[in-house]
Amino acid sequence: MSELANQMDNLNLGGNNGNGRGSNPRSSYVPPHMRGKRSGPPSGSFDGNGGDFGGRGGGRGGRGSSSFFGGGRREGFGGRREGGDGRTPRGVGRWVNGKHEPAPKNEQIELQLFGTAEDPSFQSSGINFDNYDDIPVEASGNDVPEPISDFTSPPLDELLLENITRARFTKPTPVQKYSVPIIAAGRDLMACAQTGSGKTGGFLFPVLSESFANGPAPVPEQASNYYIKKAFPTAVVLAPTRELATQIFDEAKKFTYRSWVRPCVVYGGADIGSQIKELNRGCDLLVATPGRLSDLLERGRISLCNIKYLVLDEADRMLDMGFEPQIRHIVDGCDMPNVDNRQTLMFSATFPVDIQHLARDFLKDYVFLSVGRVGSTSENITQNVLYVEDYDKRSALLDLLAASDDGLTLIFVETKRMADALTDFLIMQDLKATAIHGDRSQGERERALGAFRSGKANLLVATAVAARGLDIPNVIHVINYDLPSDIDDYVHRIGRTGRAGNTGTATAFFNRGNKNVCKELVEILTEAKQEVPAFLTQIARETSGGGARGGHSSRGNSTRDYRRHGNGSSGSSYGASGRGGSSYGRGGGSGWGNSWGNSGSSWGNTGNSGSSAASNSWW
Ligand SMILES: Nc1ncnc2c1ncn2[C@@H]1O[C@H](COP(=O)(O)OP(=O)(O)OP(=O)(O)O)[C@@H](O)[C@H]1O
Repeated sequence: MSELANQMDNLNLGGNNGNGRGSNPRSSYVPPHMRGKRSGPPSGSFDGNGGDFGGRGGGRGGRGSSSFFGGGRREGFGGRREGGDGRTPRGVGRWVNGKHEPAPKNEQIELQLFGTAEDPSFQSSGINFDNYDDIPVEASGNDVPEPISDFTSPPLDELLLENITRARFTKPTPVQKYSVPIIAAGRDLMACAQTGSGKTGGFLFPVLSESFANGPAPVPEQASNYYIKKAFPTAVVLAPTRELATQIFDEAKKFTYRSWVRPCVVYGGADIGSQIKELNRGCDLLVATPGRLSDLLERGRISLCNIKYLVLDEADRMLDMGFEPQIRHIVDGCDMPNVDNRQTLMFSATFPVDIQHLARDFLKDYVFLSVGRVGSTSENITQNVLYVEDYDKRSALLDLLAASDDGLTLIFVETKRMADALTDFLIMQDLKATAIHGDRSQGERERALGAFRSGKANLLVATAVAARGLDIPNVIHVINYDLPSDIDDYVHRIGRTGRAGNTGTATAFFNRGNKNVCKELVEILTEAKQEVPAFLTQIARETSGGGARGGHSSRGNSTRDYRRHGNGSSGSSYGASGRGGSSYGRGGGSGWGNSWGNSGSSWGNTGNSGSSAASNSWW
């Protein structure tokens, strides 16, 4: 990065370049990577609208239902037990006479699911993985169970442990250390942990471990009388985007290997008929986007009456204005067991206080877990903020790309139109770019992501649709070409790099049009021990009360379990018994210091005050 920093220092990207507007990048600007090269048209191998690279789902992005998940294989369930041809499908175990019968090992499937240690398309933990041990963890609530320190059996199921080893995970991340015993103890959980720190395993491991040990819930009597086949999952994971749902499903396939648990995924924009076919072959763990799940519930293809575990991944996003009505319909308006008869688990890297407040409706006596300061960014990510006027952004981007190391770069813009326009521009510059946003078809989105994962296109221009949860190995640089208007979105976006202990770089183009996030950006940079440019401090000083989350101008409001630090009305007796409210990790009880600000002082608005992600339409 120092080389990059030097090169950036030599650029004149600021607003102090005279009128600057006279420069037309297309006609006069020669990007550094083209200087000294022949000029001419782009290679022509990409389409002008984001390109279609390679086959569907390159690398780990490969999708679709794998053949080894065909057929049902349990006893006692009306009509769909042993595989249709009488044989148990490869890699799929059974639950027989109250016992788990894992399937025989299969090398081919193992290679497909777990790859090899040398394969770069499988994320491996990085040099800073051990630093996670130093991150302070706070768990608050009644009688919080002790964390585990290693992956062992017990408490984890033996088969799950084997799959964890196959995935080359040698020790749990902090969120996993805590979530395993908390969920095993039957508790609800709201877990906040930094991006890329293993939250998916944080819910999959305990849910699967318990499921492997306890077997399926019996399907209700009337199920076999239904005119149509219905799936009766025991766990449902809700995620905000198709890509994230698919990714969670891929992870679930790894960790359910050889077990009786059959994962399925349903999301909008894809053929519902083939999803129904998959559901009919058995579905124990369902990963879904809310819209498609509602549709399938209405069609009577899924019953939630057997749900033991409800997981909301990116929970703050799932409960903001865009998704809350759908989530309420799924949770309260269908046949899901009520809050006392299921476990509800929420995970995210950010958890604004107003959304925490809203989340109470879905939880009972929950443990609030925060790993690192909630909403903070990982110190594995080097963050740079450059002052760039809008009209200079294209030139600045090309210079930045020319100075970047090899690897994948994710470029965030605010609108779908901008995503297409910028991708087109990059392709015209002979760069290998593609785009992902909500106006592209499902096939185009999958192909774009596949091309990016495989490196066929090393630049992905994205709207916020790619901001959350996506885990793509070798993303070395995230560029906020347009800064988001909500600082939490910034946290999620830059979290696409620097994952699992790897390092990464994030660069943001800032100008006075972004002054609403200035103060919070300064806080984020300071917390993560990053350099704060003087212009940012100056503008933050000029800007008063510039928070994006209506009324909450300081991140101090959205950083901790509001039950302990706010004056909300739930008022449970936390800390009264057991270890409620203890602090763990570095510095023991003092790990959090006194820097929490005026937590939760202004309640009342349980709605979504100012979230910019109010609907999906701008994705
Ligand atoms: N215990 C572990 N050891 C090594 N690698 C791990 C471990 N747990 C998870 N990982 C890897 O870390 C990466 C990030 O994990 P994951 O996607 O679950 O993060 P996350 O916290 O959900 O991130 P985000 O907030 O962006 O959704 C993944 O590639 C995953 O395979």
